[in-house]
Amino acid sequence: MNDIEMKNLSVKYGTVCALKDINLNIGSKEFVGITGPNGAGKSTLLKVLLGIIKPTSGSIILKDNVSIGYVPQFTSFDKQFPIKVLDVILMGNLSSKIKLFKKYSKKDIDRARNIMDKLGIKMFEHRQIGQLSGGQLQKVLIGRALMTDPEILVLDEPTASLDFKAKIDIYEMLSKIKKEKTIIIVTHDMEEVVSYTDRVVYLNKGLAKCKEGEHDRNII
Ligand SMILES: Nc1ncnc2c1ncn2[C@@H]1O[C@H](COP(=O)(O)OP(=O)(O)OP(=O)(O)O)[C@@H](O)[C@H]1O
Repeated sequence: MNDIEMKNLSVKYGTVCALKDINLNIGSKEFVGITGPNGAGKSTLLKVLLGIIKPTSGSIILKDNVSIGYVPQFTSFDKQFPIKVLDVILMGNLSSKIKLFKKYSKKDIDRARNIMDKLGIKMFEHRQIGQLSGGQLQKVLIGRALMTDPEILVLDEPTASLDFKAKIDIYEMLSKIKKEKTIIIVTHDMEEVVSYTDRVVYLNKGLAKCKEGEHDRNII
């Protein structure tokens, strides 16, 4: 079975039809880019995937026992928060029953270090996140999402506001991760998404209405 199967999936916010009749299957270890203009429904699609909102109609089925790691936009992360890189990565381990003042286990710390090593950010282990560049912080957030070893990695515009070199660095990193995981990336980087992913899903907007009297509709 595919990792994700969406069938005739629609989402409405009141009278706004954000997604209409989306049919999309994503296979295991596929690297899929989701792109489209502002307001096309990309964030809505991510929210459905993450289980934050339910489809108004249609269905989304995830393969049994697959888990999803989510990487938010680094620009939405408070860089002034006084926390070190290693601690941010450890925070991704939701399976740990963290009690107040309880230390992380050696196993967790080893795993975090191993991830940092793989992502090329081990040298920043003790650095405060406020002292990282945007690209470095993005890698830390990817590391945090990998802590639970999810089958699927979902990234929301991971390269927004990064320069060309940092952007390519992230795509090269994702190409390596793709050997082990399914990756879904929402992005406006048309050129890179075509070069690096297996498939690009283009969400369009405003071509028709869900129903007479309603607003936008997306095509895929
Ligand atoms: N909570 C909400 N209530 C009402 N309408 C919403 C809500 N969230 C999103 N929308 C509308 O749904 C449509 C799709 O929005 P969405 O944020 O999914 O698009 P997007 O492709 O992610 O846009 P962007 O590229 O600007 O982030 C838009 O018309 C938006 O105004």
